[in-house]
Amino acid sequence: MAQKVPFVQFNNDLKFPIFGLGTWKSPPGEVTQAVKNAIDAGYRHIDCAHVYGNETEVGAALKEKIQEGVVKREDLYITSKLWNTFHRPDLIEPAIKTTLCNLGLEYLDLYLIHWPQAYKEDEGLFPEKDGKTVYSDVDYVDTWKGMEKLVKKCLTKSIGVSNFNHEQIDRVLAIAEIKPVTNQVECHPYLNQKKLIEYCKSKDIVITAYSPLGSPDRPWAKPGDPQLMDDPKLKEIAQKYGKTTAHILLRYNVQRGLITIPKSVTKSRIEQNIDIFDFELKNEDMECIDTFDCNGRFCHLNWIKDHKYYPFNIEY
Ligand SMILES: NC(=O)C1=CN([C@@H]2O[C@H](COP(=O)(O)OP(=O)(O)OC[C@H]3O[C@@H](n4cnc5c(N)ncnc54)[C@H](OP(=O)(O)O)[C@@H]3O)[C@@H](O)[C@H]2O)C=CC1
Ligand SMILES: CC(=O)C(C)=O
Repeated sequence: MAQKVPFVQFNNDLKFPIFGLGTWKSPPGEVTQAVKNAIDAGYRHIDCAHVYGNETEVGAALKEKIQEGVVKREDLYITSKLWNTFHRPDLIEPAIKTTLCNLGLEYLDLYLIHWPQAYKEDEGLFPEKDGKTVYSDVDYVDTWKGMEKLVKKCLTKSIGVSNFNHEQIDRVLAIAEIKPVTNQVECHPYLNQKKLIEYCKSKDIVITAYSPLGSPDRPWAKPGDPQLMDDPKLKEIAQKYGKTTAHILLRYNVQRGLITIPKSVTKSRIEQNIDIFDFELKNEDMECIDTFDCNGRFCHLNWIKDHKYYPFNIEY
């Protein structure tokens, strides 16, 4: 049976499902079926990005489910993200139009600046020289002004940021006519983002938690790296509740009021992951999980840490 997912309210009064499906690394040949399975299971929020290289295949699933009458467009909440090579103001509208065309949609529900740091334009998605990413010095504050135009043109309902630290959000807020509704960042027990969450809450910005299961399939994972889902302390808590470790990880984020977007292309896991709205973690267990924080960032992109806008060189 399809699960019902609660909504959060954004600072622009629009509502958004607190739970969605991630699509990074979902192979184009598998993502259409994954999104269809997700919609059948009750997912209405799909997290996409141009750089994931699979928006056309995600769009095929949306089209099919709308045509079948399973959902209407207005029941779906689709996020995409502006990639780092398109930060220059004249490239922003063409970028969202490419994404809309790939997804087969007339508007997005949410469009995010994917990262604060820009890369050199016009040389592919990952411009490189001598094995090193080539940067652009476009300031994300100028990019934000371009994002606001997309709302005015009804190309997206809401706009937000991703991977921004609190100083970068402050700079955006200082010039914003339209405030970011969310900051999408990595968040799970090893990196619980307590300070960034408090800061964003004080500005009425909701956190979206990515890699909530520890992103075991990230391309730069090495043998011997910590595996969040294998943590014995989390396994023990899961056993106590008669749930899986994935359930505990996802419930932990949702219970903190964070929008949470696990990725899976496996039908049984897609169904399992959304099944977290019929139990609550006790306060003592939430507090115990809080203590697992160890600044354990899986998606660090530390090979670009010399970029002037690399976000993770300060505490939060
Ligand atoms: N804004 C940004 O910069 C970023 C955004 N994101 C977004 O967040 C989403 C989620 O993060 P992601 O890094 O993909 O990683 P997740 O933490 O969601 O982990 C995904 C992995 O966990 C596996 N998995 C899923 N469910 C279960 C389960 N119940 N039991 C065991 N294994 C499971 C998946 O396998 P399988 O698919 O084989 O089932 C996959 O290998 C991304 O897909 C993307 O949409 C992520 C990183 C950065
Ligand atoms: C997964 C993702 O969104 C990255 C690495 O930018």
